[in-house]
Amino acid sequence: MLEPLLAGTHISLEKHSKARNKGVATAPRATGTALLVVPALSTALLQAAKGRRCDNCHRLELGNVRLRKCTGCASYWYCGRECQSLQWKAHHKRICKQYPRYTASAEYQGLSSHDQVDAVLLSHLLAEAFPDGLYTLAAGKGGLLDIFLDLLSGPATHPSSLPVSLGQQVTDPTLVTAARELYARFGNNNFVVHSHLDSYAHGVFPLASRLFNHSCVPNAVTRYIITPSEAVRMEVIALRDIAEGEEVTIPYLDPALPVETRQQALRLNYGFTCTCLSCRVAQRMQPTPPPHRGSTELDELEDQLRRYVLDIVGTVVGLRDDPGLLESMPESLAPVLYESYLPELSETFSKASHDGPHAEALSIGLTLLALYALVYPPNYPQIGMHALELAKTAWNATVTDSELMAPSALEEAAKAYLSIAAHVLNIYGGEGDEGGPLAEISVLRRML
Ligand SMILES: C[S@@+](CC[C@H](N)C(=O)[O-])C[C@H]1O[C@@H](n2cnc3c(N)ncnc32)[C@H](O)[C@@H]1O
Repeated sequence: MLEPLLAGTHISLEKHSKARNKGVATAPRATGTALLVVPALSTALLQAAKGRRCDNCHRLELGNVRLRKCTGCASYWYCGRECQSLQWKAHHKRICKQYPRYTASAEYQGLSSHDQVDAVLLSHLLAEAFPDGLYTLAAGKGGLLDIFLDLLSGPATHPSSLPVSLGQQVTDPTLVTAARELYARFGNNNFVVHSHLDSYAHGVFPLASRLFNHSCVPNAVTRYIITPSEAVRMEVIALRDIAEGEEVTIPYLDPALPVETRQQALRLNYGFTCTCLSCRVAQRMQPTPPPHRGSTELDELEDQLRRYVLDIVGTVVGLRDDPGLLESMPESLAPVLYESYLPELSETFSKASHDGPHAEALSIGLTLLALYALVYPPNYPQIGMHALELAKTAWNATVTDSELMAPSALEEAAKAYLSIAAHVLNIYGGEGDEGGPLAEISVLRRML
């Protein structure tokens, strides 16, 4: 079933001791390579994106792109006739009438916002999978529905938690069974779709779900490509060189979350205990709370962290090219892995970079960069996004806060952060809408 879809991908499906199967590279793959490119089988926009993006191809209403509302339900928006017609045939003609009533129902309103999007996604999928309302899989989807139904089901989905679906009135018992089978695979297989790393939809990508297991130190990540009148495309990008025979892994959640949060979410939503390097190190360290902000002890700890992870020469900062940093980190640094430390650092940086003082933003931001470079694998996009924020903060300081340090030193710092951002984000490449971080880097480069 999978072979034709894997042709030309350099990925094969192998046995895995705990996870049934794994996707393995059949040839060496270089950093930044797209290891898999697959269109979405089905998607549903988050509520915040409804009316702002085309429901079919996800383009934003911007410039020449104007969205038109479906006159039937007044709840789906399209950037043109082609998208409207494609989605009408795919599922909307079986959903349009019931949608307003369904989304106003107590049943739907009682769901969390995450489950509401999944309920609509299930409706799309069900309408596509069983177009006649009969329990016979639709043909012509390249076997993707079969692959979806062949996925492992998640532990969290209780059969009674099936959200009533609108495609067909789901009363036919065989169809209810089918809906349950589809829905049981949602929680641990579906993806959150993003543009510039900002979530805007949920999506079903069966082949990627079938192939890739989780690691908190993954060697690949997903990005999403929006093309007018086409289904959004997922690309799985190598974060580093991957050897022949090596398993390709992606993160199912943010690897910077505290280890206990990750472990619990992976157990509850995906049904496995993560034993990756990052989890093993964090569990071995048993982090205690760090000293309070403002104390000499915290200053010393943060200084040690920055010196351990970064190359700092004057105001010029670089990332150390050493993938073993996490594994061999000294025990004295353990408090930086404490659960509240990163969120507190990130919040303080955000506040200071917006409201000042810039000196505090630059100092905290540098510590946060060191922490990101420790807990994320090399070239992880969030490292680049944060380096870009730091470059903008240093640039703003040259304009608004010339007392802080010599403008030339601030410019030098901004250039160094920008070069980290460019390096990391060029590996990730552009995703989603036009503009975004790569465009911001070009603008800032011209100004510096
Ligand atoms: C998206 S699927 C991945 C593909 C799956 N291995 C298969 O053979 O179909 C997600 C499921 O794979 C398993 N899995 C993924 N990553 C794992 C890991 N690091 N350790 C153990 N099981 C894992 C869990 O059962 C999880 O619910």
